[in-house]
Amino acid sequence: MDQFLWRVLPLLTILVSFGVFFYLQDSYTAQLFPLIKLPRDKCSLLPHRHFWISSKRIVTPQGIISGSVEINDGKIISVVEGHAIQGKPKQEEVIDYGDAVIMPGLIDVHVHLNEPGRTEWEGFDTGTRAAAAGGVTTVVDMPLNCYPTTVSKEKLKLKLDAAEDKIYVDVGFWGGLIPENALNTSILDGLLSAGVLGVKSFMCPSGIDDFPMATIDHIKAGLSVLAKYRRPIVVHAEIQQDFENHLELNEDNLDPRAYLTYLNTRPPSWEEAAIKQLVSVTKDTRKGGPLEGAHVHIVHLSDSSASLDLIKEAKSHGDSISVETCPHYLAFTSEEIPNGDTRFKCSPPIRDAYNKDKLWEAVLEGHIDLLSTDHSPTVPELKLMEEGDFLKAWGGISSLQFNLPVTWSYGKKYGLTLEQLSLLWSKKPATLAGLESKGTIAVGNHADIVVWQPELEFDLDDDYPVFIKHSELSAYMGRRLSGKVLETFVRGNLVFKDGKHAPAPCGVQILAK
Ligand SMILES: NC(=O)NC(NC(N)=O)C(=O)[O-]
Ligand SMILES: [Zn+2]
Ligand SMILES: [Zn+2]
Repeated sequence: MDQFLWRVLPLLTILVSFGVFFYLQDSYTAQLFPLIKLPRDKCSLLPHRHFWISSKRIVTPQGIISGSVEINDGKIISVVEGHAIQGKPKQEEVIDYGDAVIMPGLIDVHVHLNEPGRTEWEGFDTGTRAAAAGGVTTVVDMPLNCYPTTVSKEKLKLKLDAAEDKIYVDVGFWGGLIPENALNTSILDGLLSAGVLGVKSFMCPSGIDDFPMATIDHIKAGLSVLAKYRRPIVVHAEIQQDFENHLELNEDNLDPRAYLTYLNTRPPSWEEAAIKQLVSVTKDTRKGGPLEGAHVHIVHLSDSSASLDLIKEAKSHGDSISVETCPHYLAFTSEEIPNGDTRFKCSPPIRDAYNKDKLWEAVLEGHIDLLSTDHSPTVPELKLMEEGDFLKAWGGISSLQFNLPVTWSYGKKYGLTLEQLSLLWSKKPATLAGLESKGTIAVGNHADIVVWQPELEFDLDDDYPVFIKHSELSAYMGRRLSGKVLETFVRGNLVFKDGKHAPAPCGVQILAK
């Protein structure tokens, strides 16, 4: 008997200490999140479903107010100006943010999450954590550079399966319009019926083998299907032109480490040529036209001259057309991109300072409808950071987490206001993607909210928590920015606070009906 006891005693000790450990753990987490045992409450860093947030600066469609927003079960149920708070909250149910800004969460309609197939470039987990940390409450995923690309309902299903239980913010999906499905309406119909929010096309090579470029005839064919669904096509508008017109061959522009060499390979005339073709079909989207109900959205406009003029003219005739640009075209200029720094390579390319000033003018005057990141990361090996070869490196900029501070830091010098910021990053993107319950702080809408401090400056250095996959590839690293995201709510769940995410990923997949 004695011998038996000596044998089981160590085992018993181990079992008991495990028990004590888990008991302590549980009571510790229970203190932080009293309701953590219910799965729903792992979604939020806050224990309440019904609560109030107040601040001196709440950005609403009616202007900036000092007051409070009441949130219940994921929705905004009242917005009240002044000190009085509707209802009878307990003290701990009211969060007073002082003069930090309460704004609608950002909606980023141009994000390459690359899963399945190229998760090592970026994936649902890392990408949506970065979004949450940046105050982005909804992203719309691009149909490439994942593998396979999202070009049929079967391939969309693979996407949805891959995203399951991994997303920290809400995610919608663009399908891909490629020659194969443009010419086979039933594939396109299947993809749209399965819930993509619209489709995306490239008018030049995309760099991805299973995402071939589309001609204007493919796009036209796609538009007649899209008109039925009243969903948009979003287009990478560049058409390859004859080089000889643009390249003056001399030693300077042949150096592949010089940014100018790359810039010269993709002149504004590429954008202009594509947009010229697009506006020749958007005239049919006017009221009463054969394509009424369809909409053309031009992604990541870089050329603020002739290309923009074409879009403005089409709009003035009532064409259903819109355009976005990205923070990197508004923050950087070709003159300042260092030799060999391929973090700045993207297409269309970042152009000169004059072009940037004109882009800002168009943004502030409302000719550019909205902003998006075009977050398109890859692995460091393909960015060829050591060789610094701009011609061979992967084109795409990683910056999803920094949309808000970057737009604000560079925009305030041009007079950008908080209301404009929220139109460009929330209201207009929601309209494009057909997200009716998102994009503004208004009664009945989803409580998708970012709380941030525009005046707070920070250094984007190695100490700063960055959640995009290969943070060293972000062109913004090393900069000092203004506008720190403090907290992010997705449908009333506090998904990010002080560098920490909610315990569980509770974003939902958004499918069009
Ligand atoms: N295959 C890509 O992700 N391309 C992207 N690349 C950029 N913008 O450089 C894009 O959106 O065109
Ligand atoms: Zn593109
Ligand atoms: Zn893109």
